[in-house]
Amino acid sequence: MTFLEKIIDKKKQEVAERKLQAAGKHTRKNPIYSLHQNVQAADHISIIAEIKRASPSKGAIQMDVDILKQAKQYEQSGAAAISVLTDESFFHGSLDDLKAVSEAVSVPVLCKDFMIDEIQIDDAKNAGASIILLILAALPLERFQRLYNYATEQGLEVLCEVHNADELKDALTVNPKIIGINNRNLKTFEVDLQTTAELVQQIDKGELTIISESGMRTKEDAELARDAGANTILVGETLMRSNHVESDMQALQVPLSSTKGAS
Ligand SMILES: O=P(O)(O)OC[C@@H](O)[C@@H](O)c1c[nH]c2ccccc12
Repeated sequence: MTFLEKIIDKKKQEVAERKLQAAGKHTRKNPIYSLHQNVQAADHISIIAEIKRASPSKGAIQMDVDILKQAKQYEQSGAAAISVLTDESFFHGSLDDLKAVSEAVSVPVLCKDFMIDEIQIDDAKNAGASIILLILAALPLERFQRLYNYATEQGLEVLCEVHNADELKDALTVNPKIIGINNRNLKTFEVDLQTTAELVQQIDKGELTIISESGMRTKEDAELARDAGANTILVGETLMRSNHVESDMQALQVPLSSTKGAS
């Protein structure tokens, strides 16, 4: 069994248990913000900065992080959105984390979880998310399309995450505004930054938000993503381990025109 299969098995159990409880109360306090608009307005690579205490591939990253302090630093350093891992069993996150972060910042928050059912989308929205993640590797096509439409009808943006050409083809069936190319294979955890370059070629970019996800460490990595055709990067571990979030984020926000220094 791959890790992804293990995670999805567990998620199915969690969702079944969740469905025995009452629907969530509408306690959301913050408005919905648009990542897509932030990305389109920027003249540099946009960053989705992630709150991630731990992961199955890396183990503990920063278990005792002050998430509000971290989120505010991300916002002050120009994050186009903040991603919050909400999976408890494998990533030590929670919807309470997402709610706390959403109420503390004025940028869109991405609910980073393994979504398989509408009830998770309701809960994410209720907790303050502006964006949800749908992972093509984790969903049959028809379910992906249904969840995409459901989330969009709720006014949320959807990050459609792909890792290979077949998943990309499936993602494009919904005409998504936001595509994430995960450089990490969720079945083997191998990271290859070239994944972005290989897949971007197959997208008619237009006004899309194209995110290169995972394994971003340096300015050179951000430049590689930009030169491949991405306009956004999603960065977790590097920022969680950083002692100077602000300068690290500044370095990663490379100008979008590859003719550096021009104009
Ligand atoms: O910590 P990194 O290598 O910067 O990666 C961040 C992000 O891309 C990664 O957390 C991620 C991408 N897609 C996911 C799906 C589920 C859980 C986690 C992820």
